[in-house]
Amino acid sequence: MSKIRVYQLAKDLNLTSKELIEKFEALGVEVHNHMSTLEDSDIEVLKALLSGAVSESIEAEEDEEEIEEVEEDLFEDEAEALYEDDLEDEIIKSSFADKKIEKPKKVIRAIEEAEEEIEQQLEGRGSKNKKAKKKRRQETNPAFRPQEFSYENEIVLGETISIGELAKELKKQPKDIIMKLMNLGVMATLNQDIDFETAEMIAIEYGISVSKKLTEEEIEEKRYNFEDRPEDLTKRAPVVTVMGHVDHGKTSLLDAIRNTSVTTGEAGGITQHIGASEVSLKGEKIVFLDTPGHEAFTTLRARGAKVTDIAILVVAADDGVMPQTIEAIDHAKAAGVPIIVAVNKIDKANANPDRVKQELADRGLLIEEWGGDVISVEVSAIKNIGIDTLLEMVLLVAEMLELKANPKRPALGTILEAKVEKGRGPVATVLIENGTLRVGDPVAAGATHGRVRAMFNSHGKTIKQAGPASAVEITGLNDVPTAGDKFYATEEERHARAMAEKRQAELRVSTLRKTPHISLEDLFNQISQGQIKDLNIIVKADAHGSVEALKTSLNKITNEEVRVNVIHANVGTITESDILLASASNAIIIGFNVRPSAVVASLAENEGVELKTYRIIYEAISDVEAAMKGMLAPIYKEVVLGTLSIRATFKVPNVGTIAGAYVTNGKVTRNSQVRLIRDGIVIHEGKLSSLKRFKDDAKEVAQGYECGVGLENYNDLKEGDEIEAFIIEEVKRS
Ligand SMILES: Nc1nc2c(ncn2[C@@H]2O[C@H](COP(=O)(O)OP(=O)(O)OP(=O)(O)O)[C@@H](O)[C@H]2O)c(=O)[nH]1
Repeated sequence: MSKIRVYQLAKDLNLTSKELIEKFEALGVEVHNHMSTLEDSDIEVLKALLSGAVSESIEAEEDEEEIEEVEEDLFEDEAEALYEDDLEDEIIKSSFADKKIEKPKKVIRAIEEAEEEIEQQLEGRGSKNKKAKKKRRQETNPAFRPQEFSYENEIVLGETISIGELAKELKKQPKDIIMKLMNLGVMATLNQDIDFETAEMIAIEYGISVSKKLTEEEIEEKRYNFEDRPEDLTKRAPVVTVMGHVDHGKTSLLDAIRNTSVTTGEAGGITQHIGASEVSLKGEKIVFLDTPGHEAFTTLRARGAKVTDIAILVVAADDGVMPQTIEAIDHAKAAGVPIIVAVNKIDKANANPDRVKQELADRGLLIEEWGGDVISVEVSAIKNIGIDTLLEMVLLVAEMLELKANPKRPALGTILEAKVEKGRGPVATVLIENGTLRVGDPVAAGATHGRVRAMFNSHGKTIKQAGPASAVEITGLNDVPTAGDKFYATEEERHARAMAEKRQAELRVSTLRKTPHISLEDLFNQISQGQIKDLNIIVKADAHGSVEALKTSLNKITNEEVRVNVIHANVGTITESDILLASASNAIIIGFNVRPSAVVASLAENEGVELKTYRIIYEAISDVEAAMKGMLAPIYKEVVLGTLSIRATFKVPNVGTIAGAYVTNGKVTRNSQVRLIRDGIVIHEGKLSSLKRFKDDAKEVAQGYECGVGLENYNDLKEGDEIEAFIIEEVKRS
């Protein structure tokens, strides 16, 4: 075997000896100095590296198809270690495979050493600490780049602070702060605690910005829930839901779509039900949520998860627009999700696609042929007609939506399904909406947490990583999360645990105190605080005429601050789907001559949805109008202001009887209402017509003073009578 020395090779490669030695060292090949001799195999490795083959193979590793299978029971660190094994294997394989040479001995030794080191760590015998481990992961996993959290302002104050401390923080004299507080109507001493909001007001008075100290959990959430920088964003696949009336072919269409993808050979294997499927058309991916129907879609939305980008509305060409077609349209519209119409069953003899289009137009869904912008495709799920065109249209709409995500951040998404499986523990389907999820990542899902032990794609294939817009099944959570729960991958396990614990605490509170949605009673409040600009209403009535009458009249109600939107109106009783839509869209439900079942009523209560039923259309409309003005039939209570005793009476021409009275307790005001009491019996109730002190009109006369009073339309006043003055006050509705 011919021997070549380091300096000779360096010259050939146009490198300095030092540079070459460094490169060999990086490969794990020991080279003492420029005179050292080199093995042929080492030289081959180096040449491969320099020609770019190795770095290419690192990228190839990113391709999930190329990654070898992982044992399911891998534990966190094992998974991590294995990940690295594969990386090294890949480097070696692709460097040598085509060249048909064996792995160089020294490289093998270096790998073995690395393996030993990892094993030692696993057994707890290694000396490497956690920091080293974290560093290693950061090097191998570019997704671990959570945003570093920092406060916006230099001065950070807690929930409460004493005046003395605040003075120190703001570098002001305590007495000045006490003065400023007095101006704000707050009397406080040096050691007294004030809340953050008050402290902030004082700081603002001095022109100083302060931040509120966040809890550790709040900081964690901020670190993982940050906005992406535009330059980090890349195109992502659309997520699609199929909706439509019962038996119009939603399930058949989903099956047809999945089969198309399999037969084109782009994906293989048996489709496993994980709650979502991924299909590809011309190399472009589309994610379909497996549970068809607008209820599933709105259930997720009611839990705060907006996962669908596009809705496919299936309408059977032999049946036309039906009640659930209308519901589906309204649910998609309420969510602001674009609709693509799939006119299905066109293979049927009695298919009438034109009628479908006409009926859709009548419902305000204008397809392109009708001058609108909604795409419609004629398909047959059974005969496999038009499926590719439908998918192309999905990609087209997706392109217009410019869907983007950042694959470099830690994954975040939504739980679509979750269950416990024997031998596997909690198994959850996650829709990764952003970022990249890897085996071994610590994760939080709602109130649960853990580490991704194993991950599968929708074809049931083991994968090690998944990017944005992927539906994957994972194991490794400590418990079963709920569909709709938010999902986060974190840098460290303690971050995930903190997030889950925060969610647990929130759940404990929310089971005690449900956060209600909008109600008529609370409407004016929310309008006044600028919290609401649209009042969403769902109308359900016994007859088509009533639906239309209510819808038209309600849609007309608008004032400067708020506009009424009837987001869904249909004939029939109030259903669970209506409650979910109301919950997801912060709407109230108005029922006319319909009553909800007990189940629906209790769902409404659980979801905090207001459900009002009427038997007179006018009442429904005037209630909404009144609520918007904050004048919803208020509850009043009487407040007694004071009592007067009549000492003398005078007859004044053209005015009537005037009494000279003495305020025995409390007071009387000009706008008081009065009750005339003689011998303990109320003989008259009415308003004051005049209240005077001497000759002058008085606004109010207090206890211990005399005054002249006249009663409106009442003259039977006698010496010794008592007058009770009161006002009617509105009781704040809870
Ligand atoms: N001729 C014909 N029949 C179809 C087509 N698509 C679906 N069907 C039939 O219509 C019926 C209902 O189809 P499904 O796919 O179950 O409809 P669905 O909307 O999922 O029904 P639900 O899940 O009950 O809401 C089945 O008998 C299908 O075989 C089609 O394109 N042509």
